[in-house]
Amino acid sequence: MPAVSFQNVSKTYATSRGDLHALRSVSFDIEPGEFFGLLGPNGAGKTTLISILAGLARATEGRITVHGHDVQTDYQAARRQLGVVPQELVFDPFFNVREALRIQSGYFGIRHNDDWIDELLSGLGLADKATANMRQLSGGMKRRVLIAQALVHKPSVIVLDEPTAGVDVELRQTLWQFVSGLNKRLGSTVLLTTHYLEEAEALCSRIAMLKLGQVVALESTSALLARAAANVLRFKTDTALPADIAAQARITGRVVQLPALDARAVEHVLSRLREAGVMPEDIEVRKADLEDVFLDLTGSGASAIPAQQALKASV
Ligand SMILES: Nc1ncnc2c1ncn2[C@@H]1O[C@H](COP(=O)(O)OP(=O)(O)OP(=O)(O)O)[C@@H](O)[C@H]1O
Repeated sequence: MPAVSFQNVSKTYATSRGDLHALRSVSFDIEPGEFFGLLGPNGAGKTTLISILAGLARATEGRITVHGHDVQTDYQAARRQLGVVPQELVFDPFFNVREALRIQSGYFGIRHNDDWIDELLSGLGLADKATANMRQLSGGMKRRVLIAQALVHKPSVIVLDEPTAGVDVELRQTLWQFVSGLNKRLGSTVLLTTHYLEEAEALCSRIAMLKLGQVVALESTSALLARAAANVLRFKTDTALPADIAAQARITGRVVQLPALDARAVEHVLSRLREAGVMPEDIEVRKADLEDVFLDLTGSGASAIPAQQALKASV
């Protein structure tokens, strides 16, 4: 039985400008013990999908189950299996850290949870903050407490929605070490959404990519990476590119990036540039990464092309 099963999930918002289809028949399963990445550009529908999974919003159509429990009709059982780390900092200012975690355990009917609470506190770098009042904690420390709260009932499925957005490097490392440990040691299933594609590449064994509410890729991370051209040629220039080169390029300001299978492809591009009188600077060849695949599949790099350069390039 899958840990999480999304079955033809659609969500339509009625807006003043008509219906907005935030999710269109999204279907995929996450198997127990997987470290799964859900990626997509802004507005793709990731948060909507996770809100429905967590019981915070209702699907217009379709259903989601967690270890076989429907998140709508069997909410309590589904919720018991889920640990959802929210994006926003919401906390109760009246308690200290340990109290907050004990109260959260109580919500799930768990008593005598201090051994696990101690493990969470030390694993998340909060051991010396156990008696600190929530009000006194810095933003980064509050975020750690939120993560601990989400895990206090030892959920079998951990859901992390942009957990490292605006978070310092130290917390990112602590969080990944701890969550990877739970994934390996306890076999916890992890569903992660992130904008940091290098994190997804390093952590996730399988990835779904959403674009405008639809699944555009669902593959192992290694299969996704294999889709990319082996290498990327990167250089800077102020000169307009010939149209055939511009058509394949990802252009951000002065920086041009082009897929290049091998050394011959690199030579071909450089000779085309020479013929066209383009002077490339700071030339480098790097291995393609998940970001290249992501931009190819979601097309979210197109807006980065300055109008003037794109216009010149098409002449
Ligand atoms: N309550 C709402 N009412 C109307 N439209 C909404 C509502 N919530 C989300 N949307 C729209 O649904 C679409 C999907 O939004 P969602 O927040 O799920 O995307 P996302 O992939 O999480 O984006 P981001 O990476 O920016 O968080 C967007 O077009 C968004 O504007």
